Amino acid sequence: MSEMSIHETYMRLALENARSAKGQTAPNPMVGSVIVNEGRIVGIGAHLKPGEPHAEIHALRMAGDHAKGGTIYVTLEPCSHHGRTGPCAEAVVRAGLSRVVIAAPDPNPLVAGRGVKILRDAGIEVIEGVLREESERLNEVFNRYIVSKRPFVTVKSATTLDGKIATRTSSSRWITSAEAREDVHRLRHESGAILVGVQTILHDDSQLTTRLPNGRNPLRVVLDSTLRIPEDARVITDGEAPTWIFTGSNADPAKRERLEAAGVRVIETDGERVNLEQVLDTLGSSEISSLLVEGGGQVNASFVEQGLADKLLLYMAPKLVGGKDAPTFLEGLGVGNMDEAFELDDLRVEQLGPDLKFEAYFRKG
Ligand SMILES: Nc1c(/N=C/[C@@H](O)[C@H](O)[C@H](O)COP(=O)(O)O)[nH]c(=O)[nH]c1=O
Repeated sequence: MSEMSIHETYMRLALENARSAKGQTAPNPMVGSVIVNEGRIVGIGAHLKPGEPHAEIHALRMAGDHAKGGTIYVTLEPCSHHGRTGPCAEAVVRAGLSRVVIAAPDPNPLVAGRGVKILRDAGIEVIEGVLREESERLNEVFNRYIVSKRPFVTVKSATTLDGKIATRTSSSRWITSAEAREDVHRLRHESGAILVGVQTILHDDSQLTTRLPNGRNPLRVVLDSTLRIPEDARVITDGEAPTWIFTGSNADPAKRERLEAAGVRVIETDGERVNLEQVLDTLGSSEISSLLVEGGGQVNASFVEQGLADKLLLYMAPKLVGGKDAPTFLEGLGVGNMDEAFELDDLRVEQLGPDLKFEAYFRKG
């Protein structure tokens, strides 16, 4: 077995540990670490929650004296700054490791490379870039958020094979299978916030909660420029999760007061329509690093046409409903020429029961 493939074997284990905490480290990245000494794993760790120890610290605690002279694998460059916990690079030096293998550099421009410098200045061998792609894809949310301070936006829709989200009479239950819908609930569990337009609330009285054992409910966000939302909507009355409503300058002040009295946070953005950039800035400043848009066709189109969508998740059922009046998952004005189409990269397809799950990234710029 080559030296590099041994490093990849242990880095894969570190990545599995990082991934195990998906959904609970936000707004921090997911990080995993493995310490190996004389061919034996002596310590394993994962970052589990913001403010708690980083992955390397958990692994070092488990390894104790066995760390000395060993190799530590970590999926993200050890931190060099005094965040909510002490710098990991210094802890690695103190523990007497002789080699550090890193998957991805820290995407935070303020600290990129500093951790590596501390290690190399202490005479420790540093190998970088082992399974870098996998580590950066795992932390696509953090990598975007730490630079833009806005949440990573995933537009999710469930459609028939002819792209409809409901029939012409608005019937939509169910398009996709229980397996696909469960996959969506795992996505909700991992998301900081979930966003719909008021039209979806009017049509489905959506709960927008995560129905999974030990499921975590994301913050619920509704775009409602004139506060049309029914005051008995479940997102207002069920107390299952906080609900924020973003509205426009024409919203009825009396209704706004009643909604706020019901525990809903109402945020007015500039202009009659809801300003999506201000929505993202507000969420980002509240440390929401990932936003799941389950829009409805109009809301999805707003995010896509304004270039604010990062990722598309499309669940397609092997069904056809037809009908020129049946709503699609991307309404709005649409582009005029095919060469203006919104291009997607890195398309991945997988089968979930009878349905197909498409995952792709919006090309920016
Ligand atoms: N109709 C379907 C969906 N429908 C998605 C939205 O239209 C629903 O309002 C929203 O998921 C309801 O939220 P809830 O009350 O929390 O379940 N989404 C899916 O994945 N498959 C479908 O077949």
